[in-house]
Amino acid sequence: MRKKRKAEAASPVILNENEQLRVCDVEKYYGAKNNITRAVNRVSFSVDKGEFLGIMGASGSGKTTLLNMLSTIDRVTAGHIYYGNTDITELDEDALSDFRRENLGFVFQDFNLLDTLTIEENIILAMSLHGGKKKDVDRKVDSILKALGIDGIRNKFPSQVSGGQKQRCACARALVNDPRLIMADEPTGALDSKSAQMLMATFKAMNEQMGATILMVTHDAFSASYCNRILFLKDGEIFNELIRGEQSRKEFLGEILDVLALTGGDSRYGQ
Ligand SMILES: Nc1ncnc2c1ncn2[C@@H]1O[C@H](COP(=O)(O)OP(=O)(O)OP(=O)(O)O)[C@@H](O)[C@H]1O
Repeated sequence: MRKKRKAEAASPVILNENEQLRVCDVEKYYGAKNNITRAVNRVSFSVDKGEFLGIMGASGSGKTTLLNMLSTIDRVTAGHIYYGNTDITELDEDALSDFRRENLGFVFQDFNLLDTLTIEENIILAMSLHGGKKKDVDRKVDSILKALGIDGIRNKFPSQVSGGQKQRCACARALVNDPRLIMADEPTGALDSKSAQMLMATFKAMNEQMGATILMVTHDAFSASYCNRILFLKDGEIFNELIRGEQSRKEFLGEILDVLALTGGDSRYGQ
């Protein structure tokens, strides 16, 4: 029995053509001996290329811990995370930071924009970290600003625009380097409902028209209803999965609210 386990562990994992990411039996424990918190407990799932996946769950269910491991910010206690044929749990710190820069884009609740730079400069900064000719950078930034509807505010500073516009700038910044995966952690958390709606329309366009694969952690049922699929975490484990399929967004929202009612998740914004 022990021999068989070893052989399984050693066999190379090859993702199928449509898979962007595979999470295998990932665990994260905090604390020691008598005081262990199992923040994430044997979680496995895949994300396909072009998917818009939501992760929901009550406070403390392990969403941020999971996202931090997927985004290479935190290490797993056990398990493996494959992007293509790269197992990121095996990379050292330098390789991890290269991987993060080359493959991932981030959108956080609090925008993370630099206040002393204009909207356009904030986006250019993210690109210049990767190098590239000025002409190509300008063309790319121009097309993304237009696609996300923030072309008209390109010369303003973050303090001069709304929260929703700031967040669309953060989306542009996440998109400019054509990441394999965009990770969003409560992207609508600081927005009013109208801005949240506009931001989710932006995510939808990024996903459907620009082909971005998106993984979004959210408390908010309304935001989650824009996803193709949702994983629900409870006590660090996946306890339910919803697939939107052919349902309308409103029908999907109804299903999400039903699951949240079972888990005690936050459905304040589920309008
Ligand atoms: N650094 C840490 N040290 C010890 N325990 C931690 C640490 N970070 C998180 N935890 C615990 O792990 C569990 C999962 O936390 P996590 O922040 O991932 O949940 P969450 O679903 O993102 O919650 P929220 O929605 O409130 O942000 C919780 O019980 C939390 O207290």
